[in-house]
Amino acid sequence: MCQLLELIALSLGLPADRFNRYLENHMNYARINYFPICPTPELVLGKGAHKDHAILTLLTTNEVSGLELKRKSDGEWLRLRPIPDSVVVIMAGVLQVWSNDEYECIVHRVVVNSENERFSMVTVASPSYHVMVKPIEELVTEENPSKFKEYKWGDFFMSRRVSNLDKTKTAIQITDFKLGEERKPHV
Ligand SMILES: O=C(O)CCC(=O)C(=O)O
Ligand SMILES: [Fe+2]
Repeated sequence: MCQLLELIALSLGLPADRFNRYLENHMNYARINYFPICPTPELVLGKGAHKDHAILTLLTTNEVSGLELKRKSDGEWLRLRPIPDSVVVIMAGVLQVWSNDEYECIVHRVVVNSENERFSMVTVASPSYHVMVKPIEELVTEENPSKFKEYKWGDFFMSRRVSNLDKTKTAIQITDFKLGEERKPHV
């Protein structure tokens, strides 16, 4: 996780350790999702459309497909083919804000199927609780002004914890901190 963050910092033209200051006593957590076999997969979703909100999500599965990514240009859902022994890396909301929209977190969902059960293990890196999340100063210029208001990660996290993912229309999301934009319904 730390090495990935170093590479991402370098890709933005920042020193490799630029994000370290936001990670003191920070929290990584893991979650295991179980998607049972479903006799009517066309009627249900394993996990509805959403964006991840922390820094990075690392995802491994039992190599049963199901993860779909929403292509921004036309809104089409694209199914990710599982690659054995690989890890899927999802850039999440905090990275979108830190990079001032250079990176964008992708809308994704999980579909189920009638043949195979599916497991996924998700490891999430979050900033330290007290961190105020805002675009990295070096990436903000007169030509590229800050696109987000700052927010405290801990408050954001707690607010999402108490909302149910199935009711994300009301849950807080990073676009709520986008400057010059009205609050839009989720995704
Ligand atoms: O199971 C998957 O492939 C993705 C799960 C997911 O998006 C999540 O837990 O946030
Ligand atoms: Fe996700």
